Amino acid sequence: MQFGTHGNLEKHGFARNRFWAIDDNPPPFPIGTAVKSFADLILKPSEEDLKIWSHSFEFRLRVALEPGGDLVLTSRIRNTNNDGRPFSFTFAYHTFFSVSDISEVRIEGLETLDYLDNLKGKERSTEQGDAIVFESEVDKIYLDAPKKIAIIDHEKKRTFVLRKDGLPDAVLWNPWDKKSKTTQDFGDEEYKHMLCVDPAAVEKSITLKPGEEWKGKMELSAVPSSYCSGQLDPAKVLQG
Ligand SMILES: O=P(O)(O)OC[C@H]1O[C@@H](O)[C@H](O)[C@@H](O)[C@@H]1O
Repeated sequence: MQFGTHGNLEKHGFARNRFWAIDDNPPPFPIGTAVKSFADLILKPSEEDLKIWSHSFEFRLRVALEPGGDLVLTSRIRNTNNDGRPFSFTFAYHTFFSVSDISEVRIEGLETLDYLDNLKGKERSTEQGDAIVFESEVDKIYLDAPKKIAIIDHEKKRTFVLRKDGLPDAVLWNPWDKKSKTTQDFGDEEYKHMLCVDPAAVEKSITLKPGEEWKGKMELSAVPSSYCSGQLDPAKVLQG
């Protein structure tokens, strides 16, 4: 329950490194009637976790596949402290998109936004110019990003459409060549075929009082796109 180094815990917090359990009896969950395939997972703190982060919580994740193949991830985090203490956290869904070639990819939806640059000590700047393309390492947190972001893979003629809810920010990350070489579990050349666009809540942490629950959702579809430079109307991708 922490994005990157935006908090006092280990990088990206501990929830991603724990074994989650199947949640056989989750509290009622509003669900689209089309969704028939899903799994409910739950994470509660262990004694060891409580030594690192002294709060009691229930973190539920529903992983759902829609009939058309869309993936829907819904997280619910509840403060179960019984001593009246609130807690705060930051959050991100750390996606890894497979792309043909990073130099053939552009992102639409983040242009002109303010961002924090992790490569410049979280300095705040404003994105300039047209859609975002990649020519070097990037590690930025776009603030108050729209609910819909398109990742257009020119060569594969495929567009990933990412929809987010309850998650105001969006992280963009590609380590490029030098950082790939020093990153564990990451091949030297793998940066050419991947990109992270993470729905996130980073700038403003989320605070829950005991008994309160937060919900954050991301939906992902892959759609064919016949994008050729200048032919795609960004409005269609972003509003369709
Ligand atoms: O290698 P990790 O710990 O999964 O993190 C990878 C990257 O994740 C990104 O989300 C962060 O913005 C980067 O700063 C970080 O390097």
